[in-house]
Amino acid sequence: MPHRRTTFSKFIIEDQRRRGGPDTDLTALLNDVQTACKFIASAAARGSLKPPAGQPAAPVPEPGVNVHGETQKPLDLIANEIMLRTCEYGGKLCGMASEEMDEPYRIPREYPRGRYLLAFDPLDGSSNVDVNLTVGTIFSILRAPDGIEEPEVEHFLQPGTQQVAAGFALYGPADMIIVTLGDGVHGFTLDREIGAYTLTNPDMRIPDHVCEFAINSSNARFWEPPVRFYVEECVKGSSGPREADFNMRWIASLVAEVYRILIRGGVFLYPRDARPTHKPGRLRLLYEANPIAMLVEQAGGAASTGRQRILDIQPLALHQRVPVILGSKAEVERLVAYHAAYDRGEDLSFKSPLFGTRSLFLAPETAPLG
Ligand SMILES: O=P(O)(O)OC[C@H]1O[C@](O)(COP(=O)(O)O)[C@@H](O)[C@@H]1O
Ligand SMILES: [Mg+2]
Ligand SMILES: [Mg+2]
Repeated sequence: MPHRRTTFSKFIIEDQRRRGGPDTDLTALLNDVQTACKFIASAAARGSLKPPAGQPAAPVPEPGVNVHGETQKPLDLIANEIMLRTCEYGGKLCGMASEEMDEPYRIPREYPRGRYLLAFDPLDGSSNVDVNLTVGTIFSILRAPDGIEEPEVEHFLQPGTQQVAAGFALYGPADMIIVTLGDGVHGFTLDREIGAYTLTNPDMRIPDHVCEFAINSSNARFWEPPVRFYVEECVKGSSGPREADFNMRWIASLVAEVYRILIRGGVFLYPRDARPTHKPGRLRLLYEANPIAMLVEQAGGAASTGRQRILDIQPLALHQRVPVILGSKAEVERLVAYHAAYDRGEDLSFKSPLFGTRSLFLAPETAPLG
């Protein structure tokens, strides 16, 4: 019965009603975000926007280098533009912040101001655009401090625990939105025939059973010892201390990795490493780590830097980077315990069968990072 299907809009209202009544501003804002995601899904479906041989290129924004020093792709800029244009006029926002903009975006004077702030990564995993793999959009909604007229950087510097809602869209074989308003995680799939996201994955829970880990192992030589040790354990499989075989995955698209973890369990790591550029981590706190951490925790998982719960971090800068370890709770806790042991300088090889036959922590080649 198609008309009995629950649309994103209906779900958002009912979800809030269960908890004391809908906030019409938040509902309208989330509806604008889902509209933007449909536009981006449509743009992403055109691939890397390269024209067929012999045909002129469609006009696209001129890519440059963003505040992180990364080369922007046309679709990064198109997705950014779509988010701005779709969410700026509804009167629910006080300002926006994006991976692709150095400073907070001010709502044009002709539009009314609202009481929310929106931080987003318009296109996550954008290195995958050229090779036609899953990419997405990540968003985080915060309350604007009372009485502010224009958004300043400091207004966005709120710990992830303050998020009102968070989610991501996936542009892949199926286009989806995964969202939390602080009471569970729910997945919606875009039905192109009716042009609506409909509820397909209510109450998503990260399975405890873990047989997959995701990390960019080309960085292995830069990892800290606890991460190196964890991965070594996994790779040893059923003949190692874990007594189980693991698969390794790396899509280079956070949204796709997190969706897999929501469905199948496992752990994702983009840890701190020895490179000066990666010591604070690779992923950005406000519009990548925080919204994803909120989703993961709401789905029964955990998200940590290895040393601190991500949602507890007090942000210091708009584009701050953090180490990210997230997924099935027991696995994240194991990694946190390894970091703690390493920081205490402990040689756990004698205390725990998990630590194998030699001390990784005290080996000369694994001295603490400076
Ligand atoms: O290039 P690497 O080291 O594989 O990093 C991949 C990671 O970088 C990201 O692509 C960063 O996101 P952006 O594409 O938004 O910059 C994540 O999605 C992904 O987890
Ligand atoms: Mg990203
Ligand atoms: Mg991006």
